[in-house]
Amino acid sequence: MPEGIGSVPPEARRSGNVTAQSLPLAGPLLISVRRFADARGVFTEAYSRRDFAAIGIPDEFVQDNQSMSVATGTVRGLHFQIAPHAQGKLVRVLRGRVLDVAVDLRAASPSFGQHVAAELSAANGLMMWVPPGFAHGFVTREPETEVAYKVTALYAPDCDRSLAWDDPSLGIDWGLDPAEAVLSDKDRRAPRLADLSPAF
Ligand SMILES: Cc1cn([C@H]2C[C@H](O)[C@@H](COP(=O)(O)OP(=O)(O)O[C@H]3O[C@@H](C)C(=O)[C@@H](O)[C@H]3O)O2)c(=O)[nH]c1=O
Repeated sequence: MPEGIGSVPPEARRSGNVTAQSLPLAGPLLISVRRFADARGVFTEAYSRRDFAAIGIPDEFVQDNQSMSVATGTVRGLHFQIAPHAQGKLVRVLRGRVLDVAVDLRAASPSFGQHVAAELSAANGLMMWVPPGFAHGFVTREPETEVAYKVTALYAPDCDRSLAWDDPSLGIDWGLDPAEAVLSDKDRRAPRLADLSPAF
């Protein structure tokens, strides 16, 4: 079930095989897609432009990313790209389990600095829509977890930014002893929210 803060009641939107549930912040969505099971296994439409547009994700996706993290407790994030290459991300898990987190960095947003989080797994099949203007990250809860996500803008290293995953001002409960987090050098050095360049 979704975890998060705030008190906006969840509401569901449906189109075809897709159901989207709002989260406690305006913008991100938790999405499930119908699974067709038979004797051979399972089939799903992982993405359909028609149905995703109908539930509120009109963006065009231009790149598909995939990562595999060996260890449980691997934290990737928090990451975002600034304008003109801000990215929306449609995130799902192909193998294993993560806690997926989106932090609102939209300058004019009443929920600036707040976050939502939800467990995505290969077993539950849930996806998280992380709109442009949000920082995104996840912690793996199983070894060899594979995450796949479609993005709405190409990778632009000059516009790529990180935010400290463990910034206390964000108040994110990663369910992890920080000393045991597996991190990239980039993420270990990431600035806190208060130290981000105001130009982002
Ligand atoms: C994100 C990205 C990285 N790379 C390269 C740069 C680097 O050498 C290597 C690993 O990059 P990173 O360390 O940034 O990978 P990673 O920490 O997995 O970064 C990702 O984290 C998650 C949470 C996100 O939301 C993504 O948008 C992305 O930022 O891959 C690309 O070539 N294209 C890309 O789109």
